[in-house]
Amino acid sequence: MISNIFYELPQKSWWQGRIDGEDPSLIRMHQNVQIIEINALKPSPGVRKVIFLGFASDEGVIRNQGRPGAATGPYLLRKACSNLPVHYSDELHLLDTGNIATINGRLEEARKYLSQAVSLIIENEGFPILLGGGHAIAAGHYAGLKAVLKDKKIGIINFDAHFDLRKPNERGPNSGTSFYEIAQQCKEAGEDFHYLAVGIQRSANSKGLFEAAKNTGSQFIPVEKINSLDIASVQQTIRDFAGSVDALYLSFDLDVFFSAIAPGVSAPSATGIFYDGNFRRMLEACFASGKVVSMDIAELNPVYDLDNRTAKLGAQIIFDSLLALEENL
Ligand SMILES: N=CN[C@@H](CCC(=O)O)C(=O)O
Ligand SMILES: [Mn+2]
Ligand SMILES: [Mn+2]
Repeated sequence: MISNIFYELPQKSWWQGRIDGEDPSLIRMHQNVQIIEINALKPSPGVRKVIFLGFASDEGVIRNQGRPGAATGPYLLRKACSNLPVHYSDELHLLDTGNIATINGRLEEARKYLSQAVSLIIENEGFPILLGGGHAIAAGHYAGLKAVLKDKKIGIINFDAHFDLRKPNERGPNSGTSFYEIAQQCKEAGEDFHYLAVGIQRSANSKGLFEAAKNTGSQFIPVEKINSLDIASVQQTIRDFAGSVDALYLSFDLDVFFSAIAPGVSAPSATGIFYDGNFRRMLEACFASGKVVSMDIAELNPVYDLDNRTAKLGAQIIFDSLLALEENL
């Protein structure tokens, strides 16, 4: 049961947009998303429930010396999704279960409730789409998956300019520590750490972080490889990684994209990947495995966004993921 100051009930007002009619051929996502309190979730045989949950927090970004603003990301992502036309079939049911927020900088507690909420979604056979919020979301997200999928090998594919393999410091965990924390938990449990970072930039990670990647057995695909003509080998790396695990958790840090198309992030990059055919091929390679169990969109910072283009990019990832999910059900 999640009922405390960290939990914000979902609001119909978060899902508003253009109305062309009520006919199924005319509807948009805001007409199709059901609002439900997280504790009221139940399994519903015969349908695939896709469940939105926000993480309204930029505390990890602040602790990581980043620019504040990501706490309002979940609201802007919903707004950007609202007008998307419904192309998925009625086999997919979309539900919004509200937000977990950090209150007075209490990130550790917020992440604990986030992981409980993710566990509830998985126990009720839902597919979580978490809406960030800073990338501290990932450690909470993973903990919630692991609590339910105990014996499964969970692989993480993180689309990110950064490794996020920093050690927590005296201020605790932050937006750059999630995957280090997960690696440590795997080590303590005597399990392998399955982590593939996609879109890594040499200019955005210190030598020490490349060392941390090596020491934790992480794999990575550099940005140059994705922007080259060799996307087939990138797809193969993703397929091989997916083949080595039982379940996949996809994390999309929007700073993986070139800042001209994604200005609204906590740490923008001078270079990066594009939302082009190569990105779609990577997405397809993930979903074609049939193993994707969960995803999140992280690091949207609406304060720095222009024309909501970064929020719309996040919404586009959700749109394409829903179609890919349905194709591979
Ligand atoms: N979420 C991660 N953020 C990056 C920030 C890098 C920067 O501020 O330049 C990191 O920790 O590496
Ligand atoms: Mn990043
Ligand atoms: Mn990140």
